[in-house]
Amino acid sequence: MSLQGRSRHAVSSIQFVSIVHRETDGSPCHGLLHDRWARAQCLALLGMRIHRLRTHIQDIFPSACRMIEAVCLDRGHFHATSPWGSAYGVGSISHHNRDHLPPIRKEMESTTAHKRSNIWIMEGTTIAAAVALLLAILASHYVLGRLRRASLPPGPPQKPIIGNLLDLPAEEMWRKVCEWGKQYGDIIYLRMFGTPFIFLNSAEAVMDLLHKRGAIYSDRPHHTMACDLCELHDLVPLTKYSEKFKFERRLMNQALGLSAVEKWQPLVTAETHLLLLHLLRSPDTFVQDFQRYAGSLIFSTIYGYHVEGIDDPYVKASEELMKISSWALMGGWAVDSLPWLRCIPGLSFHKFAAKCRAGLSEWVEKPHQMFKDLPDSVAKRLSFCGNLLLNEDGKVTCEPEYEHKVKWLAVSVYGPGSDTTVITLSILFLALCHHPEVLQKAQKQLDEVVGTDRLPTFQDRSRLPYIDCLLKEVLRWGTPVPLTPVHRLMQEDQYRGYALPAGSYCIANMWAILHDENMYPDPLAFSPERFERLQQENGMDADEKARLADPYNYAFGFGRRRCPGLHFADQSLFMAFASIIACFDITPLTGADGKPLLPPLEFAGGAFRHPKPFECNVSPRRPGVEGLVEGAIASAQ
Ligand code: HEM
Repeated sequence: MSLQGRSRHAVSSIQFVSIVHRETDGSPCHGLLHDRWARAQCLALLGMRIHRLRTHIQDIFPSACRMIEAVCLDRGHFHATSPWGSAYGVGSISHHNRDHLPPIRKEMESTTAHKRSNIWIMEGTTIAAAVALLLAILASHYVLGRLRRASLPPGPPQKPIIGNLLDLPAEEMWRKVCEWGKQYGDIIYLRMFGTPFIFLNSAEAVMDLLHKRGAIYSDRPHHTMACDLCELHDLVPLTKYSEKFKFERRLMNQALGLSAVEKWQPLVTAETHLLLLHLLRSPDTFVQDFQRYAGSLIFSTIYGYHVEGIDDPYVKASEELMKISSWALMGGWAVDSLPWLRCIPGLSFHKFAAKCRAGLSEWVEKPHQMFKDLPDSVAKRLSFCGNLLLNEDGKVTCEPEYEHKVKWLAVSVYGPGSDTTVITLSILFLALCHHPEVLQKAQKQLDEVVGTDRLPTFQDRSRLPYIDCLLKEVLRWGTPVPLTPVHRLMQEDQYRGYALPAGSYCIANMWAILHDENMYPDPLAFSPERFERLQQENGMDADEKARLADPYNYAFGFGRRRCPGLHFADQSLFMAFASIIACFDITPLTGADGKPLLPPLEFAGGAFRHPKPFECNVSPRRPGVEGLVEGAIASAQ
């Protein structure tokens, strides 16, 4: 028999004794009023102050207490265990000889009046004890919360409820995160409403977590707006880390891997020659020329479809899908934080989502159908979709489910692939305006290796190391993608003594890594020579140093979410850089005073870091350039 679970009256002095000594069927037993036992039971039932209870019992039943203790001890029924530590014990209760009951009852009856007068004292004590218990629970909650917070990584102070919501700027967020890095270290903890955010500012932390522990750091958050309402859940950057993701990643590696993209070199070369032609014809609108080039490059490699201009309906549709999907992702929709809002009709996001759903056939179905309708050709077969969908006869005969996946993979690469290309080329122009010595050095190497009567090819690459250094420096200094999209942590993790909560939104700050002065001395300076020096270094750890400092390790993201278009970007950017520099001088405009008007080194952006609009001169280096370009285009047709 145990007292646990009995009515709260069990602790008032009267019932305490009577209950203790009666079984539910009325048969007598005796409980132990041994002080240790009493303490333990009272604590269990009420959290009562033990010494006060004991005082009561002794006050009310002095003889009973003595007697019961004596009985117990005489009979040897008491034993103590210590589940709550050594101070307290739980007494066993055993049925006992009825003979012992009368004296107890007599004692009880003789003290009834006294007992009653003490009930209210005990009730008061009960309430006090309950309050004390509640306070103890709250205090322990608070202490545990503080302990938990103490083991979280450090970060800026949080406001109640919204956390750090107001601390993060919409523009150039990476700079703010770098500032925090100086104050708090390379792992920074923030909270936005209930969501924990972890920013990683060093290569070491990013490699240790996102790369080495990729199995738990590769998920993406669920966006109610983008995924459920706009029905964009099949876009690759939104896909949760799952079997579906792994399967799709294998397909992308197959169709965008090094051996696949090498086959596209003639296509990339042809598209680059068209870019040169457009730069010759419309040098003032070079950003638009880059946009046409990037769009056409993606379409010709993904579908085998050649784009004439930026007005192409498929390019326009893809641009619209890109715009709307980034809005759905970044729009800060309340429904993303409060998913139940979707059940309330008439809210403005429903209109946006309906527009998005209505556009899907235009943005996703039509390009796919266009691909299927294209006549059979080498370009079609070599394309991303051709690689994944066409059989030997050039027909699509796969399962509809598989075809659906490839259709969405194809539309998924347009956004990440085209914008990054446009931005990287714009950064090149901005940097060259400020560094004519870099342009001259690159042109000198190109002239020596390629000469002046032909255009660069992929076969020249191994003899153009300075172009590779320039490409690395543009990716480092310009950092086209300064922050990775969120890598959602799937389970709680421990790192450097910190507890990283499950569900944390982890974001790598590539801008911080690529401007880390330990790895890149004088990090704000634009200097391709830093990579030249690393290439030329000898010594034991020279290769390792060059490998660690290679911006390709960082600029394209990390772990299982690393950019699948890396090889494609590397190839197309190399060809564009080499061809443009071989053919053009890129210089600042000249002011009325004859001095150069250097474009400001200003960048903007949320997800991407793009130079603010600027002007510069893009002029052919020598008279024969136009003929060279036109000749190359004609010979490819
Ligand atoms: C300068 C060029 C490029 C840069 C700097 C770049 C950078 C990145 C970065 C940082 C990520 C996020 C990785 C992460 O979450 O850790 C990413 C994702 C992605 N990139 Fe690129 N990228 C470039 C070009 C391309 C190209 C040309 C393509 C396609 C042909 C492409 C397709 C993608 C796709 C589909 C994703 C989403 C991957 C996923 O969520 O699983 N990117 N890229």
